[in-house]
Amino acid sequence: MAYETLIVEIEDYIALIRLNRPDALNALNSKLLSELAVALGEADKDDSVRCIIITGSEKAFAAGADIKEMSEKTFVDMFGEDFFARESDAIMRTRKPIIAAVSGYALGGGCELAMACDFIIASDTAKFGQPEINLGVVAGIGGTQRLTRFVGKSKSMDMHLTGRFMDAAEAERSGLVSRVVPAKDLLSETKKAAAKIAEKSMLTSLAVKECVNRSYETTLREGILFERRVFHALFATEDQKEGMAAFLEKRQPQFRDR
Ligand SMILES: CC(C)=CC(=O)SCCNC(=O)CCNC(=O)[C@H](O)C(C)(C)COP(=O)(O)OP(=O)(O)OC[C@H]1O[C@@H](n2cnc3c(N)ncnc32)[C@H](O)[C@@H]1OP(=O)(O)O
Repeated sequence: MAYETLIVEIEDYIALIRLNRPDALNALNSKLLSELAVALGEADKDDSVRCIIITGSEKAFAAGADIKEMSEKTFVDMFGEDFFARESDAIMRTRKPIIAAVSGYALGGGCELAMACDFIIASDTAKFGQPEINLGVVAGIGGTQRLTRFVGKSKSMDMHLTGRFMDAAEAERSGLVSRVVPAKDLLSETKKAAAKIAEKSMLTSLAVKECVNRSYETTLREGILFERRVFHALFATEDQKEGMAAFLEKRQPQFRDR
């Protein structure tokens, strides 16, 4: 499909989805978010894709939801359309691993989009924030919930109540991002991480995602039981036999997603 607000490239089993609204610092409007939902759905179905990267420009991953689009909306519009619900659910429905490669601003909906990915690799120029309070609203794509789980209540309250930005070093210290790399290396380092994931059994990658995500949804006891059952189930796969045989035979595994 041809997109107006995204550039999508598929190469070496990696789908690179670049947000592309340069005039508005990649502000997330309905068009971009619905195109992103379609692109993620396509990548999830495509057998030539084993990992997905979402990125923006050097200056902005995304500077938030599109304020121009939202400014005239009423409660009836927002509630009636269930604004952003379908689109943000599409990210959560994506089963393949998604990495957010963040350079520059990741604010409001931009920060929320990055947090909805499986992990974040940030450039040393990245700035994260939930400044919706300055606009008289709260985060609407999961920010109050996800940021709190990532960085804890105190820092999350600070970010949401003051609207201040967090730089890359603070984001890494706080557990919001998994690693920080120099801006010029952001894409190459993220592609290396994606290539590592692409080498693994897709079945096991999907299982890892389900297990880790379950830790957000349930009690520790239930989560551990869920993980154990998934662990047991993977012994029904050819990839478990191959992975363990390859280790014992001192060779690289050849996974077949079976
Ligand atoms: C998910 C929910 C429910 C809510 C949200 O996400 S609300 C939005 C939260 N984000 C923000 O409040 C950030 C808004 N943007 C800024 O504060 C600044 O743009 C900046 C600090 C990120 C960058 O400032 P800078 O001076 O470098 O650039 P600008 O001239 O301000 O921006 C360039 C260009 O982009 C347009 N822009 C930026 N952000 C948005 C946005 N969120 N929505 C719509 N448009 C945006 C900005 O208006 C300007 O365009 P014009 O030159 O046409 O005015």
